[in-house]
Amino acid sequence: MASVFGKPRAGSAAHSAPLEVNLAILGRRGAGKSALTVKFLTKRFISEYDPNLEDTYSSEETVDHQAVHLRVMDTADPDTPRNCERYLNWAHAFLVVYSVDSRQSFEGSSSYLELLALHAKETQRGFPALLLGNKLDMAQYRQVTKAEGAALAGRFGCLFFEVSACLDFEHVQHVFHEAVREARRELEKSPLARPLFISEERVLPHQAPLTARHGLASCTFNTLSTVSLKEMPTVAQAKLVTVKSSRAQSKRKAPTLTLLKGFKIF
Ligand SMILES: Nc1nc2c(ncn2[C@@H]2O[C@H](COP(=O)(O)OP(=O)(O)OP(=O)(O)O)[C@@H](O)[C@H]2O)c(=O)[nH]1
Repeated sequence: MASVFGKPRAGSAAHSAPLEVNLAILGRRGAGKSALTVKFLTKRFISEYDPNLEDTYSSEETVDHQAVHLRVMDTADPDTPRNCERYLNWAHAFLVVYSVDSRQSFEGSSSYLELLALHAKETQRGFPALLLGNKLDMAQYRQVTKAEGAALAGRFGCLFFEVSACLDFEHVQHVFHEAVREARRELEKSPLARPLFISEERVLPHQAPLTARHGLASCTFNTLSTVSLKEMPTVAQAKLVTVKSSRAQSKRKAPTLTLLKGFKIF
């Protein structure tokens, strides 16, 4: 591993800038993108929230002894990939989520992997993606076998995990950290490869929408060299609100619980 991403030398870690990694969570509605994101950020399973919320959260992580400033975009495409360049041009790596109890969501994840493969081809860059079969706790209602998930991941050359947002935190954390490792490997290959900008949605006259060319419903696609760029908005770090659970309220010195805005406690 190159020194820039390797284990920090003694005494250097405290002063070196953290690695910046942007991670986008993609998938059909209801696959569990938000639940996984919130599990990772808060160690909690949250069952309800506004499905139209799309937010980017940031978290300071340590991965393989290296400080990482991780930004997680919990996307909210209505049904199919839409206005994709907001994440295609932003993320260093992608988590593509389906639910093991939904064949429809599995088919949706395939569309996202195709989209990423096309984007990689068009930009001639690698875009690490991890395929996640979520809701493993619902395995008795499986509509997608583990072998099918592994086969789809194999077809696109990505890592594959089955997880559950309501089971152990460590497994969910491991998956997010694997995504960081994949992004780091890609950044090592070409440190300047990822743009720091988000593009505005715009279909260029000389470039047909990706969807029109490849059958994806409504995702327009531009490469960095052709879009009008605007600086990436500051990542919202003030998404945390403090609430008190009934358990916390019942104890005299109970700690308050910090939850993400827009989410209700399970
Ligand atoms: N049993 C179980 N339910 C889950 C799990 N993950 C999410 N859910 C539930 O599945 C539903 C959808 O989860 P969300 O996290 O809202 O899914 P999403 O992909 O973010 O959906 P959109 O925001 O609509 O795109 C919610 O009712 C969650 O409580 C899981 O691992 N196990």
